[in-house]
Amino acid sequence: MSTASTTQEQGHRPGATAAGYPRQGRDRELKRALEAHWAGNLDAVGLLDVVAQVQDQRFAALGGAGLAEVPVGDFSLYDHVLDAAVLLGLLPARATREGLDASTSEGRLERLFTAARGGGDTAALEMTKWFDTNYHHLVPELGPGSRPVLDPTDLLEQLAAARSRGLVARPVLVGPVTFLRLSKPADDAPEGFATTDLLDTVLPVYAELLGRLADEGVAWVQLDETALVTDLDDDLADLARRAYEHLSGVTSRPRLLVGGSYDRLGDAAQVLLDAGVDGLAVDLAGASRADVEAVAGLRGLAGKRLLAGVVDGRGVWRRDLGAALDDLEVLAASGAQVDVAPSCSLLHVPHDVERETDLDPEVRSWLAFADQKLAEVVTLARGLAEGRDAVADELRASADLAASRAASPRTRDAAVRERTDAVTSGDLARDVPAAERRALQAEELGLPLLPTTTIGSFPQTSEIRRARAAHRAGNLDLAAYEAAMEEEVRVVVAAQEKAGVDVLVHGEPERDDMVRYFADRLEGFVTPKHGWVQSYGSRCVRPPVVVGDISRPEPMTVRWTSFAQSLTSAPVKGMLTGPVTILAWSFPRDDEPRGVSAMQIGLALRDEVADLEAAGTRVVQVDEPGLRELLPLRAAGREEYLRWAVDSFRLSTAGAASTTQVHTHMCYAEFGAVMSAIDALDADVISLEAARSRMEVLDELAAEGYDKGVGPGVWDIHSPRVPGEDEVVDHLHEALRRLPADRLWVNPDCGLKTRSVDEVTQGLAVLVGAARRVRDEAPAAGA
Ligand SMILES: CN1c2c(nc(N)[nH]c2=O)NC[C@@H]1CNc1ccc(C(=O)N[C@@H](CCC(=O)N[C@@H](CCC(=O)N[C@@H](CCC(=O)O)C(=O)O)C(=O)O)C(=O)O)cc1
Ligand SMILES: N[C@@H](CCS)C(=O)O
Ligand SMILES: [Zn+2]
Repeated sequence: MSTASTTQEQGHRPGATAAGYPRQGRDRELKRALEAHWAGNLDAVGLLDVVAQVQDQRFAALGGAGLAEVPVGDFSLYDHVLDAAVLLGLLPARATREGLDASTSEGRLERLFTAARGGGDTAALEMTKWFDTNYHHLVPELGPGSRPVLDPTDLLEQLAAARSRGLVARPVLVGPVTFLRLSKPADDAPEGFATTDLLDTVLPVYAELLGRLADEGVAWVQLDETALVTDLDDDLADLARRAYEHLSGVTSRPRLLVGGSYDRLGDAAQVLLDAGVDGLAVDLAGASRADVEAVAGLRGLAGKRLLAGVVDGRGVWRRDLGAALDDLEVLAASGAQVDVAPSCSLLHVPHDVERETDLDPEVRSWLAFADQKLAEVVTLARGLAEGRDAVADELRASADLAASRAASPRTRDAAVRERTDAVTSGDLARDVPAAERRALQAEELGLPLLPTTTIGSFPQTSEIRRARAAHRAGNLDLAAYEAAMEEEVRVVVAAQEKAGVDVLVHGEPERDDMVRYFADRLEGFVTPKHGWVQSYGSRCVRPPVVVGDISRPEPMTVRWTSFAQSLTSAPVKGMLTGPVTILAWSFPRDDEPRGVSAMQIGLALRDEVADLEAAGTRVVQVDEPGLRELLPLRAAGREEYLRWAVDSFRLSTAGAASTTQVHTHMCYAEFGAVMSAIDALDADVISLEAARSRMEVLDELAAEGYDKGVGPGVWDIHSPRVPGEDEVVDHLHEALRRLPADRLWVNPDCGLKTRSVDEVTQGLAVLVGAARRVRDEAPAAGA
């Protein structure tokens, strides 16, 4: 039976849609407007004007691509989890100052941004990673007394905006289970309270929302339950069952499409179907035929809607459309009403690869950003609805591109392969164990007890950014640009010497981004010029793309570290970004496992470490803030991931002489799940974010038997507030209760690039002053 006749019999014509689209505007108009608004240079009316323009752009792209249904509710001024808290009336009370009028758009904006960013004495909501992506969401705070109240104002506005353009709109919202799972107990919540205790409290509000949307004539609503894309335990399955039995039972409602992204739904899919949902949205990016058949074989799928995410929504490679159609036909044969979509919101990819005119045309032809992905799902839906002949040209072009990429010499470098194949376990181990290295390094470096250092970056001032922009635009030649950066290094070194810091850094002024800087200097990467994606709020990054095998044509950092070292007799740390983080913050290739690229980067960094040593560097830091981020959502893939993550780090650092002190640094993470891997990295010193968690991370390290140097952050650099010396001394005392003095380092939580010069001057003085005070009392404290 042909696919076309199957679909006709069911009376369903496959269509294309998406769960979300980039939000910042093609030229980051929203980012600029938000930042102008926060700086007091654009009023609420001006901001909302830009918002309307960005909405226009988005609907033009979504509708113009030929989607049968466009998402609404995915667009956000700051973050979609925060928006869900607004929708449910669950913002913390502190976000609403006395007298604020939440019925006006000015009042709503002020409340939203207070929750997101804090202000005055009001603390912002915490921010954390959105699953295993490089997007960060805000964390709602809930307690047993939380009383949700529906506030659909923003959603209904988006719905009206889409409809006014003649588009069929499907609200895409965070589902109740995921919302509660991603929230945290408010500070005053009693011990034992779990946010999921509120399921029965929030479900009536979701039900009310469904009723409201039904009144508006909305046909379908999509609830995103990505929290279910983990190992499904009984509690989680029970939450999903209760939630969707309740919502399916609502009498007046649109039809319910429920799904999750970034991996397979697994057993949760059956739970949802059994609970009575009308459709499933499944992420099939990189799915095997067995994965596809597992979906097709779900009990009760026939007749239900199946949004098949067969185009990778967070990667940047063109899909092999023929192979995708094979999968779609298997799914359609199940009797499900199949529609086609990217596997997740397109929030994670840039807008349009056609703008990348600086990229080699061959490489560009292999890439697909948001707009190209929309075209792919539209083609696939047509192919499924009308048969392959209807899209024969597209299928042929897609097959040709896949073949050209597979055969391209760009993707494979025999010399690199030979080197990685020759790596032995000996290459992954330092010459002598950590305890012996400690003694050798103490002698080499002659540092005081409780040495002070920073994490690497110093303020990226507007002068630095302007100089770089001028250089890129061709208005400042390389020599003048480098001279300006050297001047900055002089200032940074002088500031550290004046403060009395023990291990200095050069400040990283020459780096636009700690990953992109390296990708720009490594073979095997391309760095799209317009490839911005949202990281959090208004902040964006331009992830590099791994195109082929990776190698280092020449030293990448040595000139800067050597220059800084030439200015001082104190040791200057060489600063490198580690292989896992370079990969975590890049778009990986899809024709090789990530571990292959990681080992290649490991070798490139190993050469860099050797060159730094040859130039006289005695301390090298290899940052790995991305280590936790790539940990697979499901336990099954974790062991293999941690093996290559640890091996690639060790490959980059283990060639260092025993006298060379290797540091690593991590932040943004709950370290618990990767503690044993952190130990296995075998770095001599690790600096970790800890200031806000009262040094608890040291307990986790101790539990792992960690016996190397540790610098728990004693200065929360995410806040403009510089801690007082007493506060830092308290942190150090707290640390010394868990760690002997000869293993404790004194440093901030992370780099100083987002802080002002004044804050850094003050902070360094505090850091050094506190370290000196505790040093004087150290024999007692360390005992
Ligand atoms: C630490 N994090 C990082 C992640 N991923 C990375 N690849 N890099 C990271 O550092 N993931 C996890 C976290 C996420 N956190 C952040 C924190 C802060 C930002 C941020 O501030 N981003 C900046 C852009 C930074 C940048 O690339 N700067 C460029 C300038 C680019 C630019 O905007 N140029 C202007 C012209 C310049 C001018 O006139 O001023 C232009 O093109 O229009 C540089 O320094 O050269 C942001 O503004 O959003 C991101 C993630
Ligand atoms: N060396 C980097 C690490 C950030 S995680 C910095 O200091 O900015
Ligand atoms: Zn950091």
